[in-house]
Formats: sequence, C-alpha cells, structure tokens
Amino acid sequence: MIEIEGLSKRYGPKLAVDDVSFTVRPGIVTGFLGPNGAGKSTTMRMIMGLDKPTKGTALIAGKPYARHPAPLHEVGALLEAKAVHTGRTAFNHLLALAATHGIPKSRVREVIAMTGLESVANKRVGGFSLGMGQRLGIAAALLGDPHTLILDEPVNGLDPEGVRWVREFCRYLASEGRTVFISSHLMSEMSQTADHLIVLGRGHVLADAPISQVIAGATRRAVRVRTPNAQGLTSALAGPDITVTSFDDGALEVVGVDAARIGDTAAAAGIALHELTPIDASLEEAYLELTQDEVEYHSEVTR
Ligand SMILES: Nc1ncnc2c1ncn2[C@@H]1O[C@H](COP(=O)(O)OP(=O)(O)OP(=O)(O)O)[C@@H](O)[C@H]1O
Repeated sequence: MIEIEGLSKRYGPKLAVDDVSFTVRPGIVTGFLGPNGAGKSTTMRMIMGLDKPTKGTALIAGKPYARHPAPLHEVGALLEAKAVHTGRTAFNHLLALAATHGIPKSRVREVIAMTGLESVANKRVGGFSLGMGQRLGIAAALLGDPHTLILDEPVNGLDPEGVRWVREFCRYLASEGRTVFISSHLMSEMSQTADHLIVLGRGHVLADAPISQVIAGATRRAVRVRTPNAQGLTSALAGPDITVTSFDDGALEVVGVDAARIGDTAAAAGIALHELTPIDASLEEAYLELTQDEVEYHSEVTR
C-alpha cells in the first residue's frame, strides 16, 4: 500500500506537484496517468525517497522509503527506463545488485525466469533491445520480492509484443496480491492494464476512481439525430448546457441530453425522428477532455 498525503514539490518557481493525496491499494493495478510534465515522475521519485517533498508525506506500508530496514523487500521500482550501459551480462548485472542487498543467487535465477530472460541471461546488457532492457529493469525491481512495484512509463517505446508482456505481467503481479503502480501518458494503454486510475494534470489530482468510472465521467456523450424538422427539434430541445450542432449532411449532434429525452421531447412536439444514435467519445477523447486545461505545453497550430 502506498499512501500519499498533501504531497507537494517545488522546483524554484515551479510547483511540479501541488498538494496531492491518494492511496494505491494492493491486489490491483493502479495506473498513474497524465500528460507530459504533469508531475508523475516527480511523485514517484518522492515515494522512492529520491526527491525530498516540499510538503506532505509519501508512505510505503506505513513508513517513508528510507525508514524501511530492507527497502528492496518492500518496494521495487523501475524509474526513468533507460538502457543499462554495461559490459556485464544480464545475469551478472542482477547478481551484483543482489549481492549488495544480501539477496541469494537463487533469487537472481528466479527473476530471470519470471521475466523470460533465460535465453539472453548470458548476453551483454549493452546490446539489449529496449524490450529486453525493460524486462531486465523489471527483473531488478523484483529481486527483493517486494510487496509494492512502481514502474514509470514501463511500456514507453516498446513494440506491441513488449507492451503486451508488460501489461500481462503487471496483472499477474497484482493477482499475487502486490501493489502495482504504473505511470503512462497514454489512456489507451492504461485502459487495458489498470483497474484503478489516478489522473494527474499540472501537479493536481484530476481523478481517482475505478477506470470504468473515469471513462464514463470524462466521456462526452453526444447523440446523432436526423429529423425532417431540424429547426423545430432544435427549439424544442433548447435549454442550458444543451448544444445542437447541425452538419452538412442534415444530421444534428446533440450534447447535454440523452437519447431517451430527445425522443420524448420530439414525440411531445409531434416531430418525427429518422435517426437517434448515442455516440460515445473514444477513450483518448475522454482523457483529452479531462486533461485539456491541464496540459503544460499545448502544441501550437501552425498554418
Ligand atoms: N529536477 C527538476 N528541476 C526543475 N524542474 C523539474 C525537475 N524535475 C521535474 N521538473 C518539472 O516538474 C514538472 C513535472 O515533471 P515530471 O517529470 O514529474 O512530469 P511527468 O508527469 O512525469 O512527465 P513526463 O511524462 O514528461 O515524464 C515539469 O514541469 C518538469 O519540467
């Protein structure tokens, strides 16, 4: 379990993390989602004791990282995934890490098997593909058999097979009862991996809920309507927070009222309907809607 309470981090004039509170529970995968620069890595670094909070606390199993006598057994992390440039073999790289933490050689073999690295265990890490490097990073995070796993953008840059492996492995680790906390800036990725989502934007928590709820809450529900009396229907529907947009092909898109109410309103006004179709925004649109005001750098439209 990870408990974050009133956590803030200031870098000079920049408040990278602003009074953030949430809990990451065991047994499920919790996704940490937000646009670039939202403060995800900074939060994860504070949890791991690598950055000092300006305010607030980040506890793992009830204690700050540094207060755990054997932190590797409590939490394993893959932060800022980058290739390990070393001439060592994967096995020796893990063995060196294990030795400095009093972890037996048998555990090195175990994590190599768990992460599917057997065939490359005796190859030099320097020549690893990004996908193999990620597996190695995850193997290192698992060395101490920790209850909590923190992975920062674990699928960034991976091919589809690598993405699927990380996704399935995270779900497996959670099914063993571990706390699994993974960050991403892609909603589509999280929607297939996480059970619960914490969405961050400009250092603030924008959502903290089961994934289905976040999607439902952020989804802009529109209804496509066709009628021979578009003008009549538009006036009959008029109301605060209801927008009706007409398209060249004669269709109307209504936002702010559901299909049933549109049908009832049309029937009451004696207006025929030729189409009444609810349209859900895509996942990515739902996420963009949630974070649109919170993106640090909007891309400039150039003409
Ligand atoms: N060491 C630092 N010094 C100054 N500013 C920093 C430092 N680390 C992060 N920041 C700033 O804090 C903000 C949050 O950065 P952070 O890396 O935590 O975001 P993120 O959500 O992880 O984004 P990304 O997906 O791009 O890594 C950004 O504006 C970043 O520029």
